[in-house]
Amino acid sequence: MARPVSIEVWNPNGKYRVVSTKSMPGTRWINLLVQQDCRVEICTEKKTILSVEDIIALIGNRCDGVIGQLTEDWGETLFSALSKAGGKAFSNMAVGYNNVDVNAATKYGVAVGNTPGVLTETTAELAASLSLAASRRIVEADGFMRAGLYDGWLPHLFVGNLLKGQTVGVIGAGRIGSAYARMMIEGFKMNLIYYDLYQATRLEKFVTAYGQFLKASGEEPVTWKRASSMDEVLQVADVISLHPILDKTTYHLINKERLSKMKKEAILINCSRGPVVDEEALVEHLKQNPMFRVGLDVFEDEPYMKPGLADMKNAIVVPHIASASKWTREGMATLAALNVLGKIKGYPTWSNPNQVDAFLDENSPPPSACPSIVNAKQLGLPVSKL
Ligand SMILES: NC(=O)C1=CN([C@@H]2O[C@H](COP(=O)(O)OP(=O)(O)OC[C@H]3O[C@@H](n4cnc5c(N)ncnc54)[C@H](O)[C@@H]3O)[C@@H](O)[C@H]2O)C=CC1
Ligand SMILES: O=C(O)C(=O)CO
Repeated sequence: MARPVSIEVWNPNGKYRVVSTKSMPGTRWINLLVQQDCRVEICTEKKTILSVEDIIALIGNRCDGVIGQLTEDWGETLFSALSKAGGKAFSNMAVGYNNVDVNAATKYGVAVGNTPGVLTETTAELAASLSLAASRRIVEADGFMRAGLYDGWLPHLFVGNLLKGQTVGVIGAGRIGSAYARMMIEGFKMNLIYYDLYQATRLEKFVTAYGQFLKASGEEPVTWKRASSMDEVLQVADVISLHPILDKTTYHLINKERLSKMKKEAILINCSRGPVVDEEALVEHLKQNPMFRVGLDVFEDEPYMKPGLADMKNAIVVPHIASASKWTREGMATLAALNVLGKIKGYPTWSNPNQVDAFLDENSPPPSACPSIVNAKQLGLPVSKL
């Protein structure tokens, strides 16, 4: 028998039982569920990452839907348990869902939600922060000050790279990659080269228009190029930021061979998923190329770092905080809860999961729809006409 897992309960007499595997920021998500007759159970276990067994215990014998986290392994075992308990809905509190076996969920008739859009700008801002911190060696310089080593201005002290006029390379120019590109282009007047399976038309139009604006103001215009291969981006760009989804096509996209194609003084940023980079090869590359710098929000074996990474002065490492702004995290919780609620209530799916603002407006009730269900088509769910 599974051991009991500690929980906190809201609206004990609610008709539908919804479980959240973690406490999530804000209260709007709880209020929305409670107002719609849900009993909400929030896991209060101290351990950070729940095991499959812990989650099975939380699901119990009757459960209508679960809100889960990107650290959890949502595969055959959990979807089978959820389906047996009568559950029809699961939502990750994340846009990425590489921790979810969507085919298994579909097999058991469970809808899988995610939370796009609300974290686009916040995540892009962290990628931009890491780009700046790496180019201007901010973390190294901060450590130097705190160690009491500063004894006066020197011409060579912590000299870094100027971004203006350099080339920013984006791999995966979707929502976050495009938002990051705009920040670096508009903020620092960098030129763009990008690689994606699809054309980023809106981004291209933005760079063209911004280039024309700069030219009309007597400044050097910015330029863009859609690369025909990823290697072209690696060879040309001074700062490269990774924003693809994680799947079998992007696993170890950056490996030893590809690292060797980058400029010796390039900067690599990863705010996507750790396994997109072969982290062992990266540590070796950082050792061999002291002027190469990296900014990492995600790690191959999270929460661990590969041996040697923590010792590298040319690496900046932060603990998967790219989406960690209050507005975004509360919004993610709201979207995840509304995905689960919408499926329980039999609502249709929202027609444009890239445009979810209507669900986030605190001053008006959310639309009667599921904001984003990734297997909606496979499950034959109707699309909202709102
Ligand atoms: N570090 C963090 O806290 C966060 C990480 N993420 C990660 O960022 C990812 C992207 O999020 P969004 O921009 O919202 O998704 P998105 O779906 O809008 O963008 C992903 C882009 O990657 C492209 N892509 C897919 N396979 C590719 C390949 N083999 N080569 C090049 N491009 C490829 C797609 O065509 C798409 O344009 C998420 O899946 C998630 O894993 C997202 C939010 C926060
Ligand atoms: O939404 C995601 O995919 C995350 O990584 C959360 O920050």
